[in-house]
Amino acid sequence: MADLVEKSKKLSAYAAVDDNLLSTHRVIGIGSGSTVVYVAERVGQASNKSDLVCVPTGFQSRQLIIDNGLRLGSTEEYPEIDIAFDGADEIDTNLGLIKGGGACLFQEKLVAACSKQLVVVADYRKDTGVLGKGWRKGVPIEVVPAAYTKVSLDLAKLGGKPVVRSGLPAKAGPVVTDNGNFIIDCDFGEIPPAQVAELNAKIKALVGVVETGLFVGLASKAYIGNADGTITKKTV
Ligand SMILES: O=C(CO)[C@H](O)[C@H](O)COP(=O)(O)O
Repeated sequence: MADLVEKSKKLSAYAAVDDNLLSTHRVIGIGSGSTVVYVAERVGQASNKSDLVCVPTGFQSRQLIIDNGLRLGSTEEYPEIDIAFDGADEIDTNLGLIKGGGACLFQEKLVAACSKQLVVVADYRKDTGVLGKGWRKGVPIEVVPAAYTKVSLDLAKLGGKPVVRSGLPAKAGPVVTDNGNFIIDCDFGEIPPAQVAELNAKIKALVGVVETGLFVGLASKAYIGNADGTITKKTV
């Protein structure tokens, strides 16, 4: 099973890069997570890799870029990115996403918002069609530390079940993001695709929220690696 999942991740990542990385592209966004490891590997094998600048979505992503001999850039230098590749925790029928399982959602959304296109890479477990159906840990929400109790109350009023993400067993106390903030995972049950944008807007409006892990209208393509070795390609 674990081997099958790993093969599916590699399959989706390699196919996504092979189909979408064009010789005209210069600035590439590289996301976070275990599937993106294969994206960075494949981009690192490109014949024109020395022409490329790669913009990371966090510490892990930065290391992937360096380890694959690629040139690092930042959104500060490159606010216009040709194409970004990133993983997802769950994908719905509109290519709405839950992201932030790795606590990198703010920089992931920043890079996605800077990119002309966002291509999602994922194994078959993520493609459930409805957010909150397979990913039962809740929507990751990055909050300013001083605001976590206030935002937790606000989220409960919106019908969610908020839990501050713990750093245990590696760290006592909350997970601290690459931006020095906390993550609240908030379970809203299944979120129908047509209601994701509205819920995202309500959470985003709460004072203390930096960003939500609901990605709406950002992904244009998804490559799903299937257990039988095939790839499902989705576009919106
Ligand atoms: O959003 C993310 C990190 O914040 C990741 O992209 C998401 O968790 C998917 O990771 P993986 O490819 O390991 O399943």
